[in-house]
Amino acid sequence: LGASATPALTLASTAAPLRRCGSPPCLARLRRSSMCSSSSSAAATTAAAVEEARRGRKQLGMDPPLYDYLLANVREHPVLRDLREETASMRGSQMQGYSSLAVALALPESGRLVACERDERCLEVAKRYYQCAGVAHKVDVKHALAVDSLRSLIDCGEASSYDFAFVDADKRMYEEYFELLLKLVRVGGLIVMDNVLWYGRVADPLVNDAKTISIRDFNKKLFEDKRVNISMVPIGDGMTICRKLQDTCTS
Ligand SMILES: C[S@@+](CC[C@H](N)C(=O)[O-])C[C@H]1O[C@@H](n2cnc3c(N)ncnc32)[C@H](O)[C@@H]1O
Repeated sequence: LGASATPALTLASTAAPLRRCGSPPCLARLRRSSMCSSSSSAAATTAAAVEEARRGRKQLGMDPPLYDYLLANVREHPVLRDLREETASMRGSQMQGYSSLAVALALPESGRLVACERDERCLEVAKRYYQCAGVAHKVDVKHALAVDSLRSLIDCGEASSYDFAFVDADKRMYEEYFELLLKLVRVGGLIVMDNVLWYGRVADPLVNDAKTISIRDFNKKLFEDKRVNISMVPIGDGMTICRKLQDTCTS
């Protein structure tokens, strides 16, 4: 949903266990008229652009009727909807988007989210929407290469202090992200890796570019990794959910 307008890698921690906020206070303030969209971008969100983005849903394995059904049957926060509609006309909007805002909205007030992104333009949009949704105080934005941000969190003594991580960044770095995240996430916490089926390329022996090989190798190693339980969600481009089973900092 939406464009790559929110960060690539998100790490969430909560003082209490992760739970859904009953009724975000911003809901009452928000109107359908899109307070967050700049006037020029609001104008750019034409029906044609939305239709274009809808056609892009095929990359997620969804034809337009199924995508419409999905939109009609999910409870989508109005700010998430605004973000999706604003970014529908942007380059890259066929990618599933807006993940860090969705996590920030789901966190309780005591929760904290670390959002890692290298692209300033994506961050500009993301930060505007964190503000609009009233969740900016929960989000610690790291504008850098994700691997450097993760290493610095470990160096700052934050090992085993996160409940959840979602990875949707450079595919060639998946193994490295995963090892760093295993240190940062507590035992019982979740690490979710996106795009693990890579549009089917992982299963095509004729495709051997660097990204495909990296994801293939990552999937193979994960299959044998006893430090986590794994479940593959084969929807769209595939997503693997890993639950950390043991402390990795001492082993
Ligand atoms: C597929 S998009 C992420 C979309 C995101 N999950 C969302 O919901 O909006 C990939 C993003 O990863 C960022 N990215 C790629 N490699 C990165 C890296 N090494 N460090 C930080 N960000 C990176 C890109 O700038 C891009 O915004």
